[in-house]
Amino acid sequence: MDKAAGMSIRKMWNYCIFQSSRYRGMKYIIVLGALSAASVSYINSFLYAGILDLLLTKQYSAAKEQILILVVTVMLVSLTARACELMFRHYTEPSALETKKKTAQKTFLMEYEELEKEAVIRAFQRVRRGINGHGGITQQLMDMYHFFTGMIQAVFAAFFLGVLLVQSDFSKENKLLFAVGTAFLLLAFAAFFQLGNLAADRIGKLDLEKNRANEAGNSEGNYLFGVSCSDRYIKNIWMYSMKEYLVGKYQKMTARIFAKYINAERMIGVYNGMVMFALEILTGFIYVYISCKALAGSISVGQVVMYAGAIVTMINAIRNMMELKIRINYSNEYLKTYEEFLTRPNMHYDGTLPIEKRDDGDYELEFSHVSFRYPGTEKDVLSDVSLRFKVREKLAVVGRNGAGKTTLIKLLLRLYEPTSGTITLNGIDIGKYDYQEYVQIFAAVFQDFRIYHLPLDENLAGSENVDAERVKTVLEQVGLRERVARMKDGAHTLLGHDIGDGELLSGGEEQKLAIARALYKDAPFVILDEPTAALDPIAEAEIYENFDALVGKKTAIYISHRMSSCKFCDRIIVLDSGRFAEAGTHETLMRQEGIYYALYEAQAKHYAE
Ligand SMILES: Nc1ncnc2c1ncn2[C@@H]1O[C@H](COP(=O)(O)OP(=O)(O)OP(=O)(O)O)[C@@H](O)[C@H]1O
Repeated sequence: MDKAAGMSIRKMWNYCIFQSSRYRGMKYIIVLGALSAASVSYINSFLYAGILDLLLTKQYSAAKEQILILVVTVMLVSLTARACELMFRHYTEPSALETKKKTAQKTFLMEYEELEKEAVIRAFQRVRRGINGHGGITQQLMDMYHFFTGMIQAVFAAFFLGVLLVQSDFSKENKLLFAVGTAFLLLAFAAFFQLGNLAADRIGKLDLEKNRANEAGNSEGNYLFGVSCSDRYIKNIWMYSMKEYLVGKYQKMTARIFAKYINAERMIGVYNGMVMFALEILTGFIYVYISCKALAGSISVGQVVMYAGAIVTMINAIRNMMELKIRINYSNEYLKTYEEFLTRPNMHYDGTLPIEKRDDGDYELEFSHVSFRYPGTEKDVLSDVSLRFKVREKLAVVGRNGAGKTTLIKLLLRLYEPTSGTITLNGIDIGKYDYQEYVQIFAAVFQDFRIYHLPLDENLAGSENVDAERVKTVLEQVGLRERVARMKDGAHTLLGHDIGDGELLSGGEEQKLAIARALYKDAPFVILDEPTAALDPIAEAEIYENFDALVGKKTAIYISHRMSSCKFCDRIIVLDSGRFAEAGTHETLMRQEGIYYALYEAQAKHYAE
């Protein structure tokens, strides 16, 4: 086997076998299973040869004994092989689950900015494909198991052929002939392995090319397929008659990939054919060699049968190993990404300080000369922003699209680090706090909030431990109590269709639920980024009217394009192209007739008209 294949197998071993400490004993199962599976046919050939020789020399009672030994040995070894394979198969499923679990856990440890990068999104897709694709981890592990068996079978075959070569009981006349024949056989073996190596190398490279082409196609293909089959897109596709467009795109993509793919496949076929042809020639030569040895009386009839059996086993083992090696290399391409993914840096700016627990919610946050630009971009999204969040204040942040409002929140929640300047909590840089503790003081309703297709109450609690009373209170506060009471399992009703026949909520109901989730958390800071965009005017008015009651004594940061809804806030700040432009109450800002005034008037005039 070439070096690359050896590496691949070793990596596969590392990725899959030793992932879970609970399964460390599995390596002994693999070795025992592979040894017994590989040896069974040789044991059969070996003992059968002896029996044949005994029968030919009419030693019937010895032959009977040998037959008994053959039956018992083959049965025991076969049973061992089967038991080991079953035990290994039993292990593959938990190993696949372990891989998924580690991948999911890793995403929780990485920096948020990493998760938004195209390269990471791509890596994540490849990891998912590696875990699920090509028969999944389960099949990949079985391939590896059978590859080990093949390797041991090949080693046994080499041993048998070695014995065949050194068995010599020749007369003087044919000694030279057999010496030449043996040398030729050894040369033929060396040439075959050279050719096999070369072909395996080429096939490996072609396979890689094929995988890359496949991968690019898979990303596009999966996306187009996902869009075409998703209930979230189908309305738009029908409405804008996009069926032909999407199918056409899919066809073009498959034609492009297929052209690359088929070329590589053709060449792989040529190399495989060459190796198989060489193998057939070599096999034929070994048969001739065995026959000559038999004719020269150097080996018995039984041994002819034994060697012939060994050759058949060897040919099958080599064929299987070649096929498995190609499949393993294919899987490894993805598993390599999995390893790279797991070794990606974790959040590097996590501090260790605990957050002081305060019943009075007296936490003070301050931005001092904060500037920020997204990684890999040229322009600051926030420039020199200084801002203090006063305790229990209701603060509105307004500004045009792209002004940097959401980015401000992302920095506050430590999803990104400021490029310059500092953000402090009670005078200490927020980066110094333990992240898990830090996020406990915030409850946020994001602009792109997500409701999980899980039970409603667990959506609110973020856990299976639900406080039923608190669920009731927050549902009442956001006006969802009656709607939930009508659901078949009340607050514990499953939502959505992704994992079962759950209840479907309207966009506005989902948004109310997202607000309820923030209230359930009962954190000292509430952040609401466009929290009422999907609500009907009455529901929206109710939320605003109850805002004080909803938010209570908490500090609230509120982002909205509905200018009238900012009126109830204690202070409004205006961001303009990432800069802190204006600050004040609704009345003072209106008097200034600046950006806020312009935004407000632009919206209000349609109502006035
Ligand atoms: N992950 C990102 N990478 C690069 N640029 C980004 C990223 N996220 C946002 N931006 C850019 O940063 C700018 C500010 O975006 P942000 O979402 O903070 O604006 P916003 O004021 O909340 O806008 P809107 O009112 O439309 O929600 C935009 O120009 C946006 O394109």
